[in-house]
Amino acid sequence: MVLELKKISKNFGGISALTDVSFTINEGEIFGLIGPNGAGKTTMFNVITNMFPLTSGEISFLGENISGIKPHKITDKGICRTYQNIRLFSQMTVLENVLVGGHSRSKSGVFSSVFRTKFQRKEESVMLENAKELLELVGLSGFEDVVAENLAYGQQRRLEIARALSSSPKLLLLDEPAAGMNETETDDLFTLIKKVQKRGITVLLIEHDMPFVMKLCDRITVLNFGKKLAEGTPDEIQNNQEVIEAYLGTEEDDQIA
Ligand SMILES: Nc1ncnc2c1ncn2[C@@H]1O[C@H](COP(=O)(O)OP(=O)(O)OP(=O)(O)O)[C@@H](O)[C@H]1O
Repeated sequence: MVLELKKISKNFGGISALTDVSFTINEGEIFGLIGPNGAGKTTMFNVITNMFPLTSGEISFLGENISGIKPHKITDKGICRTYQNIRLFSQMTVLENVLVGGHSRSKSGVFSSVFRTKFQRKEESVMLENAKELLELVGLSGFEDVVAENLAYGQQRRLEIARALSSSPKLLLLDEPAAGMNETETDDLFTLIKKVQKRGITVLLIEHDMPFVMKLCDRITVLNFGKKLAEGTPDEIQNNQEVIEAYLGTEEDDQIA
């Protein structure tokens, strides 16, 4: 088991964004978190990464209770995420964006940084190789020196994934990775996420594009008004009456069946 969420609740003042939500994610799964707008999906990402403290509950990652530990320590342990809105360093090059992500894994201390020891030079060259390999994985080889803001939208989204992967996560959280993508970009994203899974990285994603979610995910949890409504395989979810009802009357691209 990679991630275990036990009775997670999160209140914002009087608003219960999450109430007693429990689910587990197995190693190597692509796991979908879906639900109508305001259901609590992004809040779940924010509590997993401890950007917001839990109100109650417990989060275990690879058997260790990580509830309450600092966000950067959670990254060090192997959980990385992307955001609903693109958060790249828009003025930096593609390669620099990936290298910045990898630096959180750097072991060089102040001494070796100042004197550029052999160890640090070796570490830099490994990071450079790693960054280039990740750019190849996401289909951005040859774009290393392009300034990030000059990339097409779908490429920027894939660069974000490369950056998240640069700190070698065991669990990757993707917040609406297909948002705003055209059909070709969505197809490329599907292939990329499958490749990430093949590398042994577990994926938890929030997504509104239902055909995409149903094709991609091994299992899915549905949230509605901060509570877990259902959990199962894409087939089970698409045929669940409560889920169908929760989605009726939402935006067209959000329709489940
Ligand atoms: N920082 C915050 N302060 C106060 N309320 C918040 C905060 N973040 C989220 N909420 C509230 O928590 C509830 C769940 O929001 P959340 O963004 O997690 O939903 P979501 O499922 O990700 O929605 P969407 O699909 O629209 O992104 C909403 O009622 C929202 O207004």
